[in-house]
Amino acid sequence: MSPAIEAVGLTKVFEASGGSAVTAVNDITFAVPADSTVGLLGGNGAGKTTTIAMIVGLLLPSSGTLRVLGRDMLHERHLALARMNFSSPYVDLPHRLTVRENLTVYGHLYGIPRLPERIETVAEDLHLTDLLRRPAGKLSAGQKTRVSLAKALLNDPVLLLLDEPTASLDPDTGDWVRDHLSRWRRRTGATIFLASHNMAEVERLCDDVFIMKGGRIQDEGPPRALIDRYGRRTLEDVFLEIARRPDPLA
Ligand SMILES: Nc1ncnc2c1ncn2[C@@H]1O[C@H](COP(=O)(O)OP(=O)(O)OP(=O)(O)O)[C@@H](O)[C@H]1O
Repeated sequence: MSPAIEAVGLTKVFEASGGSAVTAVNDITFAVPADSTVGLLGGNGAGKTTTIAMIVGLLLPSSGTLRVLGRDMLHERHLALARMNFSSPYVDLPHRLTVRENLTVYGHLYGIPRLPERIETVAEDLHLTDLLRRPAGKLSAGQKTRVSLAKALLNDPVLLLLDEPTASLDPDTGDWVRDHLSRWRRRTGATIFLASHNMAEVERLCDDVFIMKGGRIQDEGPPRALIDRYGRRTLEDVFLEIARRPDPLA
């Protein structure tokens, strides 16, 4: 089975006015196997969101190649996009539309058959039925996160990208969402690629992690193997060691 995501030499440079430039992602090469959950860790500004934005086609790489679900993202992006989806607390849903209207708009974009029934099912799965008639702008941060997840699951994606999937959720709801995602992934055989600052979440959900710093991948491996290799107790300890040591790649 070919990997769900293959990046070779992937780089993103943001050019700023006045000639200065920020290299947000610096020549990274990685593969995310199909039918797995892989985590992207890194401190603020490490390049996680930029990496995900390139994978979902929101940003064009400055250089390097990117294949997603076997498709070259420069030339065949539309073929991959139909089979993937994305959830992020940083992308706001139209405020005045109700939750149902929002899901309907996105459902039409994906050409989902029998859309009203599909919306009911996804809303039930994510315990959102009571919120369907509410304007999206009037929801709490945690409720918006669950609606964004519902939007991301509408088309039953083969590849699901998540940026901070449980950032604004209370511990109980966060735990429930992690469980839901785990069960969904096992049932469908989909691939999840997620960026998170929640180390316990990553340890629990991910088969493999990439740790980024300064736009580069500093280390990678299954959480348990990383913890053992660094002689630490938790993934958080590993993360802190990498975050605080001088950057060997700089
Ligand atoms: N549109 C942009 N223009 C210029 N610089 C940008 C832009 N977007 C991101 N950057 C810069 O690129 C670098 C990586 O940012 P990115 O948002 O990918 O980091 P991140 O790992 O997701 O961080 P966080 O955990 O804080 O969300 C940062 O230095 C950021 O300031």
